[in-house]
Amino acid sequence: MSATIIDGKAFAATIRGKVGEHVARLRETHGITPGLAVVLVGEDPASQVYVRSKGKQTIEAGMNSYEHKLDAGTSQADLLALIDTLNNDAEVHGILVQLPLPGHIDSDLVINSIDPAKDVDGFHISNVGLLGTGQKSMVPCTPLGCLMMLRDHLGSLSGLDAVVVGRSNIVGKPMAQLLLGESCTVTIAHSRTRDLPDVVRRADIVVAAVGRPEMVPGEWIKPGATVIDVGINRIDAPERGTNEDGSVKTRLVGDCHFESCAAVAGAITPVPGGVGPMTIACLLANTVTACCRANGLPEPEGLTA
Ligand SMILES: Nc1nc(=O)c2c([nH]1)NC[C@@H]1CN(c3ccc(C(=O)N[C@@H](CCC(=O)O)C(=O)O)cc3)C=[N+]21
Ligand SMILES: [Mg+2]
Repeated sequence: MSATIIDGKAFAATIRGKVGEHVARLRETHGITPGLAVVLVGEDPASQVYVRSKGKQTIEAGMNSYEHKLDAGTSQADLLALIDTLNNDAEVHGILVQLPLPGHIDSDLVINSIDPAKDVDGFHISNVGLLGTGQKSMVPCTPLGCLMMLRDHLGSLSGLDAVVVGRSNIVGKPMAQLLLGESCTVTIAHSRTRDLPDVVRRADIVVAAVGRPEMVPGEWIKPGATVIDVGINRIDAPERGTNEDGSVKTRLVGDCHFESCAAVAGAITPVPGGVGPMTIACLLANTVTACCRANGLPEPEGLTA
């Protein structure tokens, strides 16, 4: 293995430290405490884990955390009513509606009902349009975290070839916009892309965000490239034995085959401990940013795109 391991877990702790300092200053000089509301519909166990760790880290940074857990059968009208209440609550500076939502709810409608100024996920059409035209916006947390790690590792990204594998609204598309903003030459590849290995092989920067375990092998990576692995896939790990209930143990893997990619890449993010922790740190950062903007205060330095 030759690649530098980009330690997202440590970097995220640094970001959270900066967030905590800003929060303390806001309280001392303005008597303001940023607040983040997280809305979870249904009982998906993985989502519950993420929501819990978001809430815990929000509190640790000195902010207010408001968790709204609604049962899986909650009507769309009731969810929209809650969002309306949060939009009008001056104590709430950020609103996150955990995705995916149950099938009977129109996710686009729900996301677009969030006040864009409080849309700390950056998924509202206004924020998507602002990002696409290079205007100030709320930037989606996962791509923002990826950008922070890339800048930290590479410095300037100007003129580099970047390939984003995956075209989702939550990662692939906003990631491509951010890389374009850094003056990369950007390609968005996806399931219909012809000669995907050759396309990836051109890249100085590879961002893998497809949600398919270990689909990018080391043979696709240009020697020395920087690899950002956004995938968080839980796969069976029979080699680890079984749980008390007899089910097979599992482990987390990314969208890249770590061992073979790390043998070729210049740098790579691990899974776990890479993009995931940065996503939550950027959620906290966006909440502070939203709070500053809402109060007409200067934005926190080093926490925005
Ligand atoms: N509106 C919305 N915004 C989101 O940002 C959002 C969402 N919905 N729905 C679910 C996904 C998933 N997500 C993760 C964040 C952190 C880790 C994370 O910290 N993962 C750890 C490992 C955690 C573990 O052990 O399971 C790591 O990669 O090291 C994972 C997943 C945010 N999401
Ligand atoms: Mg993610």
